Amino acid sequence: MSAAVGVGRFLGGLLRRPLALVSLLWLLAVVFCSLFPEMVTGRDPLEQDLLASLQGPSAAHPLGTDRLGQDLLSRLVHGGATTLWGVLVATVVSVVIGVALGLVAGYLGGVVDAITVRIAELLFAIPGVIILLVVFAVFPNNVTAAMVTFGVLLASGLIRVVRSATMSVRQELFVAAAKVSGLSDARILYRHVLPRLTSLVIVQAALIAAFALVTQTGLAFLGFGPPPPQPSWGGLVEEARGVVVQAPWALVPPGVAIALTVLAFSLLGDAVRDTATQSWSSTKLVRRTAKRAASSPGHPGESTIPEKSLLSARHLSVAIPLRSATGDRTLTTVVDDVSFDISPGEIVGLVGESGCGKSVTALSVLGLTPGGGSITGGSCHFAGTDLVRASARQWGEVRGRGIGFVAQEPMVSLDPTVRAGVQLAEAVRRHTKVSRREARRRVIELLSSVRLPDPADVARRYPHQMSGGMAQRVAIAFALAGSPKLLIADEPTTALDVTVQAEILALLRTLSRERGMAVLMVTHDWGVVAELCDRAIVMYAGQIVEACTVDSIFAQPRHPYTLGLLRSDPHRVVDGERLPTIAGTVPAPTDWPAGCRFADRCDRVITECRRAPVQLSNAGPAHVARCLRSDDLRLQEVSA
Ligand SMILES: Nc1ncnc2c1ncn2[C@@H]1O[C@H](COP(=O)(O)OP(=O)(O)OP(=O)(O)O)[C@@H](O)[C@H]1O
Repeated sequence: MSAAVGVGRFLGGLLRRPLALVSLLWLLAVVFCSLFPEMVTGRDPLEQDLLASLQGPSAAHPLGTDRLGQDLLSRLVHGGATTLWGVLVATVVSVVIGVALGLVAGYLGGVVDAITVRIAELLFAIPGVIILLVVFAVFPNNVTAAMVTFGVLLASGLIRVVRSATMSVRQELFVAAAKVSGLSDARILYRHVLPRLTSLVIVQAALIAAFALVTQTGLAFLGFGPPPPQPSWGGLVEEARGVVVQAPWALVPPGVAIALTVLAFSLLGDAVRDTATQSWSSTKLVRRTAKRAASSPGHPGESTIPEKSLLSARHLSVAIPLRSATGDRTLTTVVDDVSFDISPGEIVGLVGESGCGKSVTALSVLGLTPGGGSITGGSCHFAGTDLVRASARQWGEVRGRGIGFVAQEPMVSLDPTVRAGVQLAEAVRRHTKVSRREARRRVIELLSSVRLPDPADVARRYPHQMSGGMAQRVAIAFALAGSPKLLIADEPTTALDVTVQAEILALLRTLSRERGMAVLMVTHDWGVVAELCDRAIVMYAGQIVEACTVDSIFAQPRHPYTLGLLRSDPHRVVDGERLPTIAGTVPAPTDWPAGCRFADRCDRVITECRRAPVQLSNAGPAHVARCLRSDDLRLQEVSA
């Protein structure tokens, strides 16, 4: 029903454009006349009357006659069928190949993408007209064979356009959310990616149709069409060319029909594009760079997985191709030797400034390493499954049912074109294989569980019809659809106002308690850590620099970076006092120093710190820190 409403609204917008309306009417008229020529004229297109040769328009022959006295109107409308058939064949072949290959290449990337791009380049490089002449030599006058070939050749442009658009849609958070919720790639492509490309494909199809019409009539003009005296628009132009001196009028009917039809295709394509752009921008979608969630530190050097651990990362390293100073893309480590555990029901906060590697760690745990990166070392086990080596089937089990994901920006983690209820029902059915009716009941239950007062009303809404807090609750409900044991939340409250933030935090705490669900909370807000978490992990420049219970981190931080972060916490600001800040910025992964990565910003730095990498060491019970001088901080007051 949502799709029908969306299509209805789109068509309404399209038909309000006069040029689109006229173009559509013209094309419908052409199709109608071609399908039912007898309803336009009762004359046989092959009936000759040599006494009425080369006549102008008259009551008997509204568009005049040709050299053999055949009725031009009748030949025009009968010829339309052959011409439009050729256009249809070329367009359908082109769209099917272009959309299928473009979607798969853009979505899967890697080798599939590389091969598809080469195929598209090859098709583009082949000289179309020569190939068509070869086809006509092999299949004389076979318009269908020629236009199938032409459609294949034309697909190269569409492959590239669809591929680029798919790549961009693939980056959207709702696709990541759908993946994490356990939907298969095929389902995501069909349900969430393809609908976003519909208007683009229609525009391209209209252009392909216009091009195919010009080519097809051109070939018929050259004699590569239906054999005379069978009518076709190109053939009619050729016949008129032979008598242009005696009867110039004969050129007008087929010429005008071809010109207006090509124009109508182009104008309609433009109108579809404009209408789509307008309705898209009216939803006020905000595209933001994906942000994500992640991990907690374990004990240094520990390589066995504690029995009670739900998620256990060991020496996890992640690399992304990044541009170096020379401008080349080099696979660069952005998360370096990260180890941590999360127990069932535990809430762990992952803290650090922007660019420290929190989101990359989290997304990598989910098998969604961003930026074309990959896990380059270590392991990550979730409830006994090795996620680094997991098969597609194992991922299907883990995502959604094992681990749920809530992104920072609720509006972009939900598909803007699908009603909340439909998205949720889809996720429920993916996990529980219940009937549609039962799924609808579960949707209402889920929406109630995230404390939405009128679940039925929310289920009917599109994301842009919701407030930020409401959308985030729906996104949480979406993540809960498979009753996950672990919820990874990437700064889920940052985009919300303070009151709503507090409500969402309270909700997450309640859900964790009610369901015994562990939560990995990526945040840079110490308030969130204090409010929600049992344990905190601090990351800096791709490494864990400190990890301990929340009580310890606030009472006795043992890394200068943690201390600096705590002192610069805006919650601690006292009226009239300047908030301390940590001088400098986080070094980029391409500039990590060999020794302590925090050394350049640290006010306790000693020569030793810069000599060699600093290891994590025990700093107390269940407390680790990566600092040579962590003992000096033992008695350091945060407020000092
Ligand atoms: N899609 C991407 N393409 C290229 N590099 C990326 C991509 N995503 C992250 N990175 C790089 O990886 C490093 C870690 O980024 P990450 O997003 O994990 O940091 P973060 O601590 O989560 O910061 P934020 O809080 O801003 O999300 C950064 O240096 C960043 O430039």
